[in-house]
Amino acid sequence: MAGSGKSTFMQRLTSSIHSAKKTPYVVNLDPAVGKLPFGCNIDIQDVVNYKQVMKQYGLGPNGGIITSLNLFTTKFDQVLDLISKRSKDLDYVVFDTPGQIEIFTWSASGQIITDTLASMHPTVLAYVIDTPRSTSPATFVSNMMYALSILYKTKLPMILVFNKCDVVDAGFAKEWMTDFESFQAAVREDEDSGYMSSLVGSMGLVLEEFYNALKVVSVSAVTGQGMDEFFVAVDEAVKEYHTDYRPAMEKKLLDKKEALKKSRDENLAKLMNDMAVDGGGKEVKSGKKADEDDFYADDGADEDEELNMRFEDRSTNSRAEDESFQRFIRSQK
Ligand SMILES: Nc1nc2c(ncn2[C@@H]2O[C@H](COP(=O)(O)OP(=O)(O)OP(=O)(O)O)[C@@H](O)[C@H]2O)c(=O)[nH]1
Repeated sequence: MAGSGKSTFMQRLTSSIHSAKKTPYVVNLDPAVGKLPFGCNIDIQDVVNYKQVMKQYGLGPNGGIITSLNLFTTKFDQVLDLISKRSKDLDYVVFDTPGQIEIFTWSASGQIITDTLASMHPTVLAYVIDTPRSTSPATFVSNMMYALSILYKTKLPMILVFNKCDVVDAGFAKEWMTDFESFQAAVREDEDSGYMSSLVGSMGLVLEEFYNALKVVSVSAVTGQGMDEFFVAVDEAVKEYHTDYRPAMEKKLLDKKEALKKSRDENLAKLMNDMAVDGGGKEVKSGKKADEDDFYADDGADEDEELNMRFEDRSTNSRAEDESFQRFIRSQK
């Protein structure tokens, strides 16, 4: 959500990593952020000029962000090279995404970036929530649905970061996520939900299973409260990446490879069948085996010697081609 404290959290995150005498590497992927409140190793703003992109392509703010991200993604292999080169000295690589998170999660470039990262390194998502602005059940459920859509899209381990807990403690949220009755009671009491209360209540029920897949921490990006808890959650999420995400991704790749091989074999078999490579004559469309004469000669043509010779030539050439093609197909099997 806008103003939930993402930039402040990034600032807190990098300073906490430094305080623990560890080394972060920070990448900013928000082309429209302007001046960053935290130190940054790679900044998309150094590569693409968001305002210029908007002007040049006649785009609005969101189109400008997508196009800037697309342009940056074409250089993303260089970012990965830099990270790989430094990986021995690094403990964490932290990416800040555009504030309009849907632009990132639902754009092709956002998916390329997350998929590529997740195929190379343990990758964990932190979803920052504005706790004081989520105390109404309807806003809370909307926020959870949003997080769910990101989880569904990326299928990566996710940590829900309830920020601003110096203002409002996130205890209520944790309770709603673990005790359905308490959430239902809050929905009944909430006047804002109005006629939507039964939908909000049902949503709470649907989301129960989703909550089990999440790690929840409450932090204050301003005071630093809860950051230790956050790093414990990151370690757990990294384990989850190795036990769940990685094997699932490898299985998916294997399945894809096998499906490709199966379809190639089927096509090859079909082709072999069509060509009747089992040693007999050629298969004609009607399904009956035929001599070459069936293809190249017809009753009337028998009388035309010249034409017959031409057909014979074609027939011999064609057989030689077929044999050579069959040899090629066998060598491919
Ligand atoms: N009290 C309190 N205020 C916070 C906390 N985190 C952020 N804020 C304040 O919330 C406001 C928004 O913080 P940002 O870090 O700019 O939020 P953002 O999500 O990056 O904002 P956008 O990029 O505009 O979407 C600022 O006034 C911050 O000082 C927190 O933990 N506690």
